[in-house]
Amino acid sequence: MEKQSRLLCSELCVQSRLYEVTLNCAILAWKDIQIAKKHTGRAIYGAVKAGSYCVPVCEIIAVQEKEDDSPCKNTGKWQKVPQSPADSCQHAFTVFYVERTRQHCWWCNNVTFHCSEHSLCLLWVQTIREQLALMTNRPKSLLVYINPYGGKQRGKQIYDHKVAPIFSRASISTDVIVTERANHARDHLKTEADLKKYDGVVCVGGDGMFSEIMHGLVSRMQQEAGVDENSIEETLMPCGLRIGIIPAGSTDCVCFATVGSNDPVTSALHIVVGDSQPMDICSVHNEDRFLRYSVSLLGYGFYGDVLTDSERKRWMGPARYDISGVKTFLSHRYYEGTVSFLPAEGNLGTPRDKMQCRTGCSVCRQSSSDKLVGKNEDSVSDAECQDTWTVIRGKFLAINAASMSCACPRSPKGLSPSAHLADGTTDLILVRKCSRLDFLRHLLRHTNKDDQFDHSFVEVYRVKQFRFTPRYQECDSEVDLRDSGATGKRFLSQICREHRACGCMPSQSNWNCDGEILPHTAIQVRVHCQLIKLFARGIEEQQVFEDPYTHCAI
Ligand SMILES: CCCCCCCCCCCCC/C=C/[C@@H](O)[C@H](COP(=O)(O)O)NC(=O)CCCCCCCCCCCCCCC
Ligand SMILES: Nc1ncnc2c1ncn2[C@@H]1O[C@H](COP(=O)(O)OP(=O)(O)O)[C@@H](O)[C@H]1O
Ligand SMILES: [Ca+2]
Repeated sequence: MEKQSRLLCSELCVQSRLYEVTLNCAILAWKDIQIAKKHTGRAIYGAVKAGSYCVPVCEIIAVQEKEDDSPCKNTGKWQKVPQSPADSCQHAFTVFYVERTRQHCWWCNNVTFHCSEHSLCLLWVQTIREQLALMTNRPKSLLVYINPYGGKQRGKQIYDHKVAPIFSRASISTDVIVTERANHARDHLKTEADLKKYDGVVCVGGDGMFSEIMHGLVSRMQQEAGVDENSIEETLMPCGLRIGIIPAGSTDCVCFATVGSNDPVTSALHIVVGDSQPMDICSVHNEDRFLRYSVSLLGYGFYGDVLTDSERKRWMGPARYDISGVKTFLSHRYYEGTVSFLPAEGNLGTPRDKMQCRTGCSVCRQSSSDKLVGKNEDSVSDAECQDTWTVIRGKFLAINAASMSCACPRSPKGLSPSAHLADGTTDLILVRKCSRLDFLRHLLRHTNKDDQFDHSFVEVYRVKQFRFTPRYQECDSEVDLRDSGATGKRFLSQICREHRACGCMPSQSNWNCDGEILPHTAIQVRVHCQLIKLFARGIEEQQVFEDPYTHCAI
């Protein structure tokens, strides 16, 4: 702290005690003068900073002059001859700042400093505001979309009571749209919204709502840049506007995996301080048709069936996933097909390396610099990399691609605990046909510390692209390849249909794409490195030791 030059240093009162308050461009600190004097020359192990507090300037939310409610004035003490320094402090200002609580949650704390001179009070307010104004990464104007029907249908309430007061405290202006139908936000962003007016877009809802916002922004960006989304070979244009997520949904996995909690106040504070977390996006195609983008889970088999069943139970709220989960588990269906993938190369780690993606992740940083020099652009044509594709055929209970950990309250470490938010890869998890008991063991490991990949029937690969073809589609394409004519094709398709009808062969599942059901089962997927940015910083490492007095890591 000594290295930073001081901007201000004054003796001010906090709750009738005198503090030495200092401000430099990085830190606001206040030290109880009496305690400091008492401890001079004595080394008190573990409490060297007793009575000292500090807040990084980048975590100050706002500063406000406080008028006419000084404790001295309220008690009438101002009429007497001042007995202590505190008695003469009639002017005050309040600093609102981020304080960390448990489990990566933040809340907005405040401290009020009293001064004897109004001019001194103004000087402090003005200087702190000048420092805040230097933080150009902070948003000033936001476009907010609220899904009133997400999760427990509390989106509007959460926004009005917990988030709007924080934005207004931080002088952020907002335009708020409460959606009236599914895809309202997506369509508005894609075609109508005047995006130049805003520094970011905020979505209040669950993963489905986030997906709408992301689709609206990404598609708008491609339209404006003349990029054809239907071509899987195209390099997509990254989005400039950051997205903030206020969790008010059923799974809230994107929020949980990028912030570390599903607490609306924490998310609002990450938006206010202007955090930025780049994130990968998968494009999903069927032949030459663009279907959707995915940021978290693309799941066929188990998670596809859970979602399909749960859509009929939307009225149950978040519990629908548990009910459908048990039902799907008991039905124990497996699906046949072929998965082909292009493995990730370079220093991108492996899904089992226990190198979890955390704030400032070195793997993601490396991918970012590789992206800048065009090193990880994998727009390789099929012909060029034909022999590097790995092909796996089999019977699967689940095929999951996790582009991020997919940590959520149901599974705090997620589907792939070591997946990275912004490394340009997705972790492809193949769960082959196994007994119910083994599958249950595998599922249970998502909720405890055991390794869910440590089973003979589970394989996991870090990939940049993959394809899936279900068995029945293979029948059709084999016929095409053999060019056996329309009669042969009809004959084989009929066999497939008949087998499906008599139940002797399992039918097809659906793809769960971030909580939406895809209309096709044969898909091609490609990861696009760091295509969007969120108002988040990834999950912070837990502080090893937090000073109980300053609440700063020492
Ligand atoms: C035995 C306990 C097993 C617990 C296994 C939990 C694994 C959970 C991994 C969740 C990954 C979530 C990835 C994110 C998906 C979301 O995009 C997406 C949409 O979210 P939104 O509604 O907020 O818009 N959400 C989902 O697709 C929901 C997936 C939730 C799956 C829950 C599965 C519960 C399984 C329970 C099995 C119980 C077996 C018990 C046998 C006696
Ligand atoms: N006003 C609305 N009416 C109905 N559906 C909506 C509305 N706004 C958004 N949606 C849709 O609701 C779905 C679920 O939203 P989400 O916020 O993700 O909640 P949940 O996590 O409970 O699924 C999304 O697919 C979204 O497109
Ligand atoms: Ca990734």
